Amino acid sequence: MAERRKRDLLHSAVFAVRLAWLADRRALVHVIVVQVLSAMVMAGALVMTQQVFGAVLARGPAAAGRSPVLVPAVIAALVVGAAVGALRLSGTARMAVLTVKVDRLVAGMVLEAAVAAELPRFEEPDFHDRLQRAVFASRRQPALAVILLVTAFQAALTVLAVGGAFVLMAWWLLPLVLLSAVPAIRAAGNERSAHHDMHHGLSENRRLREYLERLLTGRDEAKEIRALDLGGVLTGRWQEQYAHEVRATEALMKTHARHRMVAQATGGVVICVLVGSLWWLATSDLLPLSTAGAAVAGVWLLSVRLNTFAGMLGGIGENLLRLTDLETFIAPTSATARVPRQRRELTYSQLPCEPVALRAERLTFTYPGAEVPAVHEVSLDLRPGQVVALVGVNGSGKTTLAHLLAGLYPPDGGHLLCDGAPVTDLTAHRERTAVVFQDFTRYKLPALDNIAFGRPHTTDDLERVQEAARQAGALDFLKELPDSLHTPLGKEFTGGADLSGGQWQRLALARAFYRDAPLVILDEPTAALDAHAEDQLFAHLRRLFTGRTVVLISHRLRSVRHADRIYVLETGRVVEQGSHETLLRTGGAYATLFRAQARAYQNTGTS
Ligand SMILES: Nc1ncnc2c1ncn2[C@@H]1O[C@H](COP(=O)(O)OP(=O)(O)OP(=O)(O)O)[C@@H](O)[C@H]1O
Repeated sequence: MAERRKRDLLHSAVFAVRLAWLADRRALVHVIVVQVLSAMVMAGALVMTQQVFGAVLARGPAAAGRSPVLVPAVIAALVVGAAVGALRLSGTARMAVLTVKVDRLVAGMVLEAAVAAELPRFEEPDFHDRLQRAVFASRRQPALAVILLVTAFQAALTVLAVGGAFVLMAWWLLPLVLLSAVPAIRAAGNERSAHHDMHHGLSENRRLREYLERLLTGRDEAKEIRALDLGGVLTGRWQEQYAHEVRATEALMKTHARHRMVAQATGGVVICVLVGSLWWLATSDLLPLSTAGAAVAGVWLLSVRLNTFAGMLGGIGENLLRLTDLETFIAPTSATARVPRQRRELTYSQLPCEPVALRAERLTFTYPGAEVPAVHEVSLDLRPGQVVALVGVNGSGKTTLAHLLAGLYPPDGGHLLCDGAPVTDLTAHRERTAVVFQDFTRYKLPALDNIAFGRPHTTDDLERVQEAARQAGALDFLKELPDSLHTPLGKEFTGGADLSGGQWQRLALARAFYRDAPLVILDEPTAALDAHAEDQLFAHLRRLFTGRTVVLISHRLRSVRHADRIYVLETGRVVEQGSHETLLRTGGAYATLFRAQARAYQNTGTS
């Protein structure tokens, strides 16, 4: 385990350097050169100090002030000091830019990996834990890793440089100073592992806390939270989650503080013994005074650096282990992330436009973690240009089936055939599909984007956007907005406006029209529309989607009666199918549901 962690650490260190290299190789080289030069100067200065002291003291205290080497040595020290200062400043500036670039690179990689994940992954808590850890690790962690590694590199160079100088003065000092840092380094190692384990254990807890934060601060949730007076309850839960993290951190910190104190005391004793020995050697004439003076300065310099290094080591280790979380998450896309993806700009004439024939053969799908399939051996047939309806009670599997037909989930069993050919490439299948989801997304972006996102890789076409808005019955109200179609649809943004539920639904429909795909899937597309608008849409459905194959899901059976074929689902299986008339004549589940709804309408009309 410890061996594997060490390998992971090394691997992550290489990964961090690779990230910095990818983000800005010139800045990285600059920073490294600055560190190397600074260390070389430091070693040179130490040796020079010893030489100058030696030369000055050799002439005796009276002649020391008139020594011919003193003045040039002081001038040389000043010049070198100024040069190192300037170098350090330029290094710090490059480092600041480098860290921002590393942040951007890594955050982009995490977003790419999240977007590339297939939909079923979002059903897995473990995926969300990994995503949360990767997002957490992407925020300043890689940049911090670069900073820490550079500082560690600097410390290592100092050790080398001062160590080299010790070889010239009194070589035996080096192992002893290094020994003084061993307890602190060991304590840091334990700290690192404990921190990383705590961090992993808190993943789900943090996700819940972040979710509660979104609930408490989101505009969309604000009304219901106030109406139900839920604020206090949710804040209380948020406090509970945080208290859990605080308790875990407190316990860990207590242990760390104990270990660190012991380590520092042990290291301090070794340094005291060293300085005492140097004093004794110098006063006993066993070591020249100049060497002893320079050695004390070197011991002090080295022990300060080593202690800083050891103190940082826990941080570096923990930080690098977080990079492991990051790397595992982005691994599949990291190779492609380096090269920005080619944006495929299509024109409308390049889009697939012929209506497709779609056939499902014994499709089966079980949600991850579920015990029974949500869709069980469902077969259906959609001829080109037909309108097919899926009906059934809540939870009967309509939406899941629609997702399978749209290529959003790969089936666990059975086949999907498009124009007779098995659908193997789900991405390509999604390209020829337009879906209006039951819980469609309200993009708090300009109205124009809300529609043009229907076909994001085509060149924006205002005329087509307006045409799609017109088909969905959205153009009139969009033109009334303060900045027409350019108005941001979120009151959180300057100049933003909001829409009614039905108007948002029309925008979702406009997106589907704009997508202009040969297969259209509409999952409750009129749930938020008024009765008149709903009738209008269904009455004109065929005309609006001329030349498209349409799958329609609706609970309002009055709206689906004109479909070419109706499939009735129950607990994930097709239990009836046929036209409206056939199904009524059969007198099964559909007929029962339809008559119940019709009676409800009549009763409402007469009551
Ligand atoms: N993400 C999910 N993870 C696990 N089970 C799910 C998930 N989504 C739906 N289910 C389950 O799958 C079954 C079918 O759900 P589905 O949403 O497909 O039904 P539906 O017919 O569209 O329902 P409704 O009419 O309420 O929209 C239900 O038992 C439901 O609880």
